Amino acid sequence: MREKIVAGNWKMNCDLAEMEELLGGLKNKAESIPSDVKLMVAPSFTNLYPAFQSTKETPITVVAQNMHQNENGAFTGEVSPSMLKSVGVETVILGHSERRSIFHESDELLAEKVNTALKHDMKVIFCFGEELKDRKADKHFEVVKEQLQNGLFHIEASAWKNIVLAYEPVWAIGTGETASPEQAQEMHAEIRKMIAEAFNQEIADQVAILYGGSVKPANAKEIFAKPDVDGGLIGGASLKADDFLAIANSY
Ligand SMILES: O=C(CO)COP(=O)(O)O
Repeated sequence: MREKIVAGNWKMNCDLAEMEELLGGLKNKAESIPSDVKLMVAPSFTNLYPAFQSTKETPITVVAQNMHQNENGAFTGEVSPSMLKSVGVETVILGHSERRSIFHESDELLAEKVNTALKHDMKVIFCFGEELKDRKADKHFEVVKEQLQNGLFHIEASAWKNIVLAYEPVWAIGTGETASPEQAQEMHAEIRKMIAEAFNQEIADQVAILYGGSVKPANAKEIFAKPDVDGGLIGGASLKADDFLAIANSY
């Protein structure tokens, strides 16, 4: 049985008070979520510690949106894996398309970040996905394969237990345009094939693959119903407790 995960990527939203309010709304009703669905939230760095403290007795897992590839040192403005772990954070999102495009994070850099996270025994939610021009040119499988091969497929087979994948087509992020459930299923099945070829079928069958890009209460059910979709990475709709819970309850 694969893990089912519904994760909220809060991006650069919510000051401390706003986050406490959002978390309050989630904590009140978190018990209503099916027990086999793991609920995760990714607040900003400044909110990680209060979020961790406030969710200790709840089923909510707090994860980071990014981290630096080095352990410590002269890297002004950056946050290391041990800093994350020291405030209770054991999972990190790496390779989000906004990190790739706005902050120029390359596959090579992401490969380093993945190594550092695994070395620290952290879980990684590894994001990737094609741009609209790639899909229009019918290159979406190729682009995704390259992102996976260059950023992730160098890991040891035994490290896959710490990996969750998040397929987020760039053209569907924050645009209101969702990949159809069929498009998500088609890509997720293809990703499993890529993993089976590069590693083995067992790993391919075990890894959770989340879909991200304009998931909302109105479309979550259809997307989550697809056999190779194991949950979602939710942006905008995770900023409202009721919407986020409705998505988590769509399983
Ligand atoms: O980027 C996303 C999650 O990481 C998706 O964002 P939206 O749900 O706002 O499209």
